[in-house]
Amino acid sequence: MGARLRPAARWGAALAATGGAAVAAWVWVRWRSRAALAPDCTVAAAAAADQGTGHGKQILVLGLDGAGKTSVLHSLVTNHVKRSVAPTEGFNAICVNTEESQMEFLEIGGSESLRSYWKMYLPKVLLLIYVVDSADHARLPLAKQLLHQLIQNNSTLPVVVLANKQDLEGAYSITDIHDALALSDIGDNRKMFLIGTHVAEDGSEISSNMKDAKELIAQLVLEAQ
Ligand SMILES: Nc1nc2c(ncn2[C@@H]2O[C@H](COP(=O)(O)OP(=O)(O)OP(=O)(O)O)[C@@H](O)[C@H]2O)c(=O)[nH]1
Ligand SMILES: [Mg+2]
Repeated sequence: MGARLRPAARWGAALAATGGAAVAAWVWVRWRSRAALAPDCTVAAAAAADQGTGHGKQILVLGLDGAGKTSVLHSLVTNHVKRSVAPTEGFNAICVNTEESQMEFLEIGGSESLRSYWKMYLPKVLLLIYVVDSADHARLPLAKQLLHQLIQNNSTLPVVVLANKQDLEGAYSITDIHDALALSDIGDNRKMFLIGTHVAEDGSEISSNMKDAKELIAQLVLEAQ
């Protein structure tokens, strides 16, 4: 484990996992509180997903089935936690209007049959959000392998790893997730962040870590445009 790690709180503090200018460049930017779902954009993003023709502003949300992609995405967009009740059968496209821009989140389901589509969308996106289930110890090696394969030919794509389900008893700490995913090997030229998240059950406001993730994503998208 590199010396760059800070001690992580139980819920997982925001963690810059790579060194260099990329980390230093992270500036705090606040999303407009009225960031809202844009239904017409949802349709456009879904169509773009179908045709493989994004506007170049898409944020790809990937990770194994059950990691919590849909739940996290919904929470990021609405500012209220809500756990998903069904697996994503294909794509899940959501647009968010912020003060500075419109962002298109595109989740592709994580089941085995859908994973072959992941790499098709990678060249068109600004940012990859990779969600892992921090308590799914058995499948972390697979999550690592898929992440490394995905980005091996793209040395500059920014990556935000969300170590989700930090609420579960057996959840790995942020430090352990960093090691299990071998994030130190992902490349020095990219911006790479690891943040611990959880989606509560009760419909309450999102946690401070989720807010951090949201602001970071907005900033990375701005920088990438
Ligand atoms: N305890 C706990 N459960 C969560 C959390 N996030 C999601 N879940 C639950 O985990 C399960 C899977 O969540 P989803 O959001 O559907 O996962 P996904 O990654 O979108 O899965 P696919 O669409 O199948 O690829 C659901 O039962 C959620 O309620 C979390 O932070 N903590
Ligand atoms: Mg899903």
